[in-house]
Amino acid sequence: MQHNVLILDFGSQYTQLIARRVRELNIFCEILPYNQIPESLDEFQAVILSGSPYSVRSEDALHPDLSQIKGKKPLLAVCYGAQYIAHNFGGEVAPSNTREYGRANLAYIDNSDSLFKDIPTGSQVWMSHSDTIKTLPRHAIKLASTKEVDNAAYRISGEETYAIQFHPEVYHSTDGATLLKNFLVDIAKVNQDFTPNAFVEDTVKELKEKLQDDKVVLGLSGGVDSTVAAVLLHQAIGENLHCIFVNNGLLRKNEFANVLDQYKGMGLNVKGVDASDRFLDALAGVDDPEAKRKIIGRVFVEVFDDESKKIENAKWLGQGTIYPDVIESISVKGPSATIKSHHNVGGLPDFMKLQVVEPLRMLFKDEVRRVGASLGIDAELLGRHPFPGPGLAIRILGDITPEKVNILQEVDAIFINGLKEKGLYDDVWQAGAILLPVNSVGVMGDERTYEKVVALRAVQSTDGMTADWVHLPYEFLMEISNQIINKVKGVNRVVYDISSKPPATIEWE
Ligand SMILES: Nc1ncnc2c1ncn2[C@@H]1O[C@H](COP(=O)(O)OP(=O)(O)OP(=O)(O)O)[C@@H](O)[C@H]1O
Ligand SMILES: O=c1[nH]c(=O)c2[nH+]cn([C@@H]3O[C@H](COP(=O)(O)O)[C@@H](O)[C@H]3O)c2[nH]1
Ligand SMILES: NC(=O)CC[C@H](N)C(=O)O
Ligand SMILES: [Mg+2]
Repeated sequence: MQHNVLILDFGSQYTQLIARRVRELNIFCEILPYNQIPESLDEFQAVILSGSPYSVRSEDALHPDLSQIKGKKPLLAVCYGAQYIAHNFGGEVAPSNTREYGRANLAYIDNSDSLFKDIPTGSQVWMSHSDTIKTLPRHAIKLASTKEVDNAAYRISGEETYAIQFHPEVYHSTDGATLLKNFLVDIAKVNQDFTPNAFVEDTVKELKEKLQDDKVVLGLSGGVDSTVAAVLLHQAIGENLHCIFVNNGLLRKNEFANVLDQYKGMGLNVKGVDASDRFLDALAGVDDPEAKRKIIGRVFVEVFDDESKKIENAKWLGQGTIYPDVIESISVKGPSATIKSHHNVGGLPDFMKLQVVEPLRMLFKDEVRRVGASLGIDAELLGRHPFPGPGLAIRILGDITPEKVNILQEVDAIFINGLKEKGLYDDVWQAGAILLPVNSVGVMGDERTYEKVVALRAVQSTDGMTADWVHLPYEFLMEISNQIINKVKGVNRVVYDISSKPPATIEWE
């Protein structure tokens, strides 16, 4: 996988989308913060600069050092990137009269240039900027314009430096994927060889070299990511892989037993550890979402530490961390702010002697599923909805008690089983229930009740980075709501969450 594309992040909300579009071309890519350019760029065949909320004209503008890149590697600069090159190499960027946000059409295109091969005049593009490139930089050739934006695309003559004001990564840029392909395949000559099979082959080889005869302790959750990670590691090191499935007391109804059952016959060495009390004790009385997440992360680490000490010579801790976990948890100056600290990201404390191995750290969820399929993992397991490591703790708003966990387990089971029975489960990317810290008045059998409210959430997504709420049939919602209120003691009201991500997130905490 040496055919690699570097995406420099200036904090645009769309940076991950650029990575997705590149991966969809079967090309491997990595996102790095604009100020963490590696010393050697030998492994990178092309570079893409992302957009940014900053203005190149402002004092806090982000200044990447492009000396190793511009004129030396094929470069595609998007939005802020395009403005940055104009601003720094003899052009001029100024505030535009109107803030350009939304759809526009390329009224003029220089079709003689490879970047615009197979892109028709009039092609719709997505704009999102308030600065505009007034004057092109030195040696620039204009490649496209819209009605409002004269310099919508340019290149630098004699270099493979391309710049575009619009966002090819956004779905509304109709020919965006073609443009990225033109740049990466035709201009930068990157091979399209990043396929699930190639990933498995390369990763197993790398893991073998890295781990040799070492033992690995892997946190297995029953979820897609850790299962795929386990099977990959198992192929690489066989019996040296020790999987630990922790009951944190925050799993779904009967999940501890069901998951242990599900792994029978897969050839993996799996141990179930019931640490419910440890987690629930540590969480008692804590109601702040980030504090809850941090405690759960800490107790997970303590449990893994204890377990690893029981395995002679264990050197590594394996996790099923995937790319969105990493992106949402880490923040650098400017670029993508920390949204929530995923329990499994952020490194291990010093007292732990283990090193971390995360074979899926660079993959998006749908890519993990494809890799899982190519490893021959059961389709039902791969089709499981994601379930967060902190479990029901982040779906019980406020403090956590065993009673609240019980209530939510019952509600969740009714909802999820209902989706399965009605054949809706596979149409939904993720579903769950949230216990609200609110009591509401109801009437049951002529008596006043004053009980808890639960919210149901079902979303559609490809990778969890963005999501839409699912339009579940009213009939179905009605049945589920009846069942919940009739069967689960302590709940007298059910609501349905109709928020998208962004601006909401999938989980409530
Ligand atoms: N109950 C658990 N026991 C052991 N390890 C766990 C547990 N829950 C989570 N982990 C670890 O944390 C990682 C991240 O959890 P996450 O929920 O994101 O992934 P997953 O459970 O593997 O897959 P999915 O997203 O489909 O639920 C897991 O891959 C696993 O290594
Ligand atoms: O392993 C995990 N540890 C966490 O701390 C965590 N927080 C959110 N999630 C899952 O990530 C996806 C995106 O969730 P949000 O929109 O709530 O950020 C959804 O699939 C969430 O269920 C987590 N998974
Ligand atoms: N999307 C962007 O990269 C915007 C760049 C810059 N902040 C502008 O508003 O023009
Ligand atoms: Mg999970």
